[in-house]
Amino acid sequence: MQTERVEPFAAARALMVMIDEMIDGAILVDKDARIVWSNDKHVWFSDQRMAMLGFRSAADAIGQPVERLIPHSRMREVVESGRSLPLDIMRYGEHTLLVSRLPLRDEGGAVIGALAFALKNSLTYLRPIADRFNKLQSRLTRVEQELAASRASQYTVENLIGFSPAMLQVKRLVRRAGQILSAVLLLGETGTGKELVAQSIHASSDRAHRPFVAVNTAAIPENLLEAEFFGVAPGAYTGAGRQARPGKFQLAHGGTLFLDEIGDMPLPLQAKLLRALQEREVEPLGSNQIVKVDVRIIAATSRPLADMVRSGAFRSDLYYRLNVFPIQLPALRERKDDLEILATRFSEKIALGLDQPMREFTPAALDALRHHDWPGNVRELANIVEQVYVRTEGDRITAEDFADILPNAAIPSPAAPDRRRPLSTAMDELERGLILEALRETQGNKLEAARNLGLSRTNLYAKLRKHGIPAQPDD
Ligand SMILES: Nc1ncnc2c1ncn2[C@@H]1O[C@H](COP(=O)(O)OP(=O)(O)OP(=O)(O)O)[C@@H](O)[C@H]1O
Repeated sequence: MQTERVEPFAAARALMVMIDEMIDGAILVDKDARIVWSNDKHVWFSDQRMAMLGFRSAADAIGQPVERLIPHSRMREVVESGRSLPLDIMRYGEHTLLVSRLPLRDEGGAVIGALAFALKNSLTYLRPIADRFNKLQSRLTRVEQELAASRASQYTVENLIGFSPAMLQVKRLVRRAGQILSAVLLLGETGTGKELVAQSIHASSDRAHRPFVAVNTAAIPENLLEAEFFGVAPGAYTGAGRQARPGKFQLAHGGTLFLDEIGDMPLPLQAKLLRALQEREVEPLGSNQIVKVDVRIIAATSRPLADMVRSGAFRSDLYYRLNVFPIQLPALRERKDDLEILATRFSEKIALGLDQPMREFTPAALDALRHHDWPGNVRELANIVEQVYVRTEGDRITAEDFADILPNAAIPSPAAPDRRRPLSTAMDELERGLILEALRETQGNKLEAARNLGLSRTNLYAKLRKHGIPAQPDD
């Protein structure tokens, strides 16, 4: 039996034996990718694997499917396609091998098997290639690790600044949410720290070392949302590319998916999201294959979601699915006790970033901050402190420093500064104030705010960035 199968390979085998001296590994397979011959150096079969299979020498491997000995072998690919793989670098255990694979054909041109040679990087002339490969391989590993780390969340509950009763309650709920796997719904005005809280929940959960992936529904054009969430199959549409593109669900597999501005999600996509959450599977665009996903969901909105359910703008079934563990984040004006510590921490951080000495706040400056309404909440405060550093000088931050920056804050009158300022500054202040007002009126709904201000959504986002209103990565 065995002789019959081996017979057509007599010439090839004789050749292999001859060049055996020159090479480190050689193997011959038949058209079913079964081993016909192998030299005894077995660089690609580890001794461990041989022992596991009960083989004492390469001769014992004859007749075995090649993958039994070399799990990653590509010989089957060669016999099935009839195409050679003349130059391939592979890793087998601790060895890096340069492998050449060629199909063997009979006189009629039919593939009858394949042979492969392996050169170990002990050969000096191969060292440059192998070294380069090893370098690229380790760079790839490092980039992969960095990518995983960048997807991990950056903040923990310790980064949540504030000791007001409302903030202490939020911290308690964050710790509790970290111990369970249920969906969490974060409610609160813009800039109250919803993303920070989402990251803290992830960081205190047992998924902390898995990815934290955030997706901002409001910042993605409607026609791209589905692809962004569920991914795209190769060639799904013109220009989709030949490679599959994973969606945020796949990227967050094993970790947490943060769905920001969930209230801005169009109704048809709400239905698809609900299905993904219920079935724990997604169907990439243009594919008919289902991908299983394991993600923990944290959703957030600055819109009155319960009212939207009543008016039919948000699906009630999705709302109940997301609203398992709601956390309401207090507006900054409702926790003014925290203003001082927040402002001081931002001052420290900004000074460090600008490489300047840290400036403390005078009591009057703190008073001015307390008089402001903070429609942009903590984000607005951080931005205001930064503006003071950039626009004013002095050892301490005084109430007057806010004159041009916080137009509505009550600046004590005796110290009222010279209000003359360039038109461009006054216009900027006016624009900023109008945007913040529109955001408050629409409870943070940027689409609606843009409409009320007569701006396109993209234009509003550009202005938000300019004024430092929402400074999220997705924006
Ligand atoms: N309690 C807090 N302690 C420290 N920093 C905070 C706190 N709350 C918010 N911040 C900071 O304020 C900024 C805005 O926070 P975040 O992006 O989490 O708000 P958000 O509620 O998600 O806003 P939006 O609704 O506009 O998306 C961030 O820089 C964040 O680090």
